Amino acid sequence: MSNPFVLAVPSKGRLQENADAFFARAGLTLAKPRGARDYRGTIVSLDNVEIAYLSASEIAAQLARGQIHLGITGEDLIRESIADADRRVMLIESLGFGSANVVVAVPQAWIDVRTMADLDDVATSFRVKHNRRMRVATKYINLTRHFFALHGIVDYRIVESAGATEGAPASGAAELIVDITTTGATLAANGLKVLDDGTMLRSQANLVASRAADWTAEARETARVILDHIAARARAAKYKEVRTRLANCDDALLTEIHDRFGAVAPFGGPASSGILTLHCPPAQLYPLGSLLRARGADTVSIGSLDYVMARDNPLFSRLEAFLGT
Ligand SMILES: Nc1ncnc2c1ncn2[C@@H]1O[C@H](COP(=O)(O)OP(=O)(O)OP(=O)(O)O)[C@@H](O)[C@H]1O
Ligand SMILES: O=P(O)(O)OC[C@H]1O[C@H](OP(=O)(O)OP(=O)(O)O)[C@H](O)[C@@H]1O
Ligand SMILES: [Mg+2]
Repeated sequence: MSNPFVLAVPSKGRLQENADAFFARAGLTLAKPRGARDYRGTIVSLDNVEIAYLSASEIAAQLARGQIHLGITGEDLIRESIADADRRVMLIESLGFGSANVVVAVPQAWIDVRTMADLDDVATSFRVKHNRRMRVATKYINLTRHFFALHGIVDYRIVESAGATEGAPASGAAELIVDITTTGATLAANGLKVLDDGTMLRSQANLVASRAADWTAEARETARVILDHIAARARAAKYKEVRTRLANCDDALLTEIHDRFGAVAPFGGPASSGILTLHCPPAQLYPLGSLLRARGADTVSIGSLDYVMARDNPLFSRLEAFLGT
């Protein structure tokens, strides 16, 4: 039998629960046949798929090496740990959870330092005054080098920090930090502030594909099926289903509905009964319903969609384009 298709899912930390829920919503049930402590799992109803439960940072590393086909991890870890990331992996889709920013933060006491340009001035005068370079504590070494270079800052030195980075300025281990933040509570508790133009990356959890993985025809087919589930769910989440009966509905009305509200008629114009089904973005439901009533509808019903399976699968198309043939 050929090697299994491997999909990696965060095993712990803040991405884990959301990742499990994400697959469940897509109709893919993850199972751990040998119990909760097992780090290998399966997808119920999909043969030859192995789920690898790994830490978010290990998922980024294994994607780079081609040890897994697909994985869920933070964009921050992809950008930090994979040189030439856009060539070696593809971010197929942002998943709407695990949002966090990688930021440059300095002590609040530095009241005159608000921007990266101010920081450049501080760096230069720090070196002159203390005869050593200003220290930046971080685990985002590559992102920091890139971002500081972009802002022309050269008078600094990175102090690698494995944890509790926000404590570095107070403890005297560094002058400032680069770290990830969501609510800002940890920064504030440590007397730090983010520079106005100091956000280097807006990260969130992504579904990521590895170019170096063993993409046999069978593996591609498995990816297609997985991405089909995800795309069907994603499309369903973008719309509500609107149903009504219209005596007079022509192409001009459907065009108007599309142009004004972004609503589509997935099954075409009304059936002979006059029943019309539309898919409409949630924010436009009320204006669409109002227009339909103005055009003669007595009743407009609106319901949620679980899955919408369309002929095209944009996620798989993107993957195919990335992998080539
Ligand atoms: N407030 C946040 N702080 C840190 N990471 C966050 C935050 N919000 C989202 N994330 C995302 O979660 C990823 C993993 O963070 P998390 O702390 O959950 O894992 P971890 O178990 O600490 O992983 P590791 O052991 O590899 O450090 C981050 O790289 C980032 O993409
Ligand atoms: O902006 P906030 O909402 O305060 O969140 C940011 C903090 O959360 C993370 O640490 P985590 O709790 O994951 O601990 P870790 O450093 O051990 O991973 C991160 O490293 C920050 O310290
Ligand atoms: Mg963490």
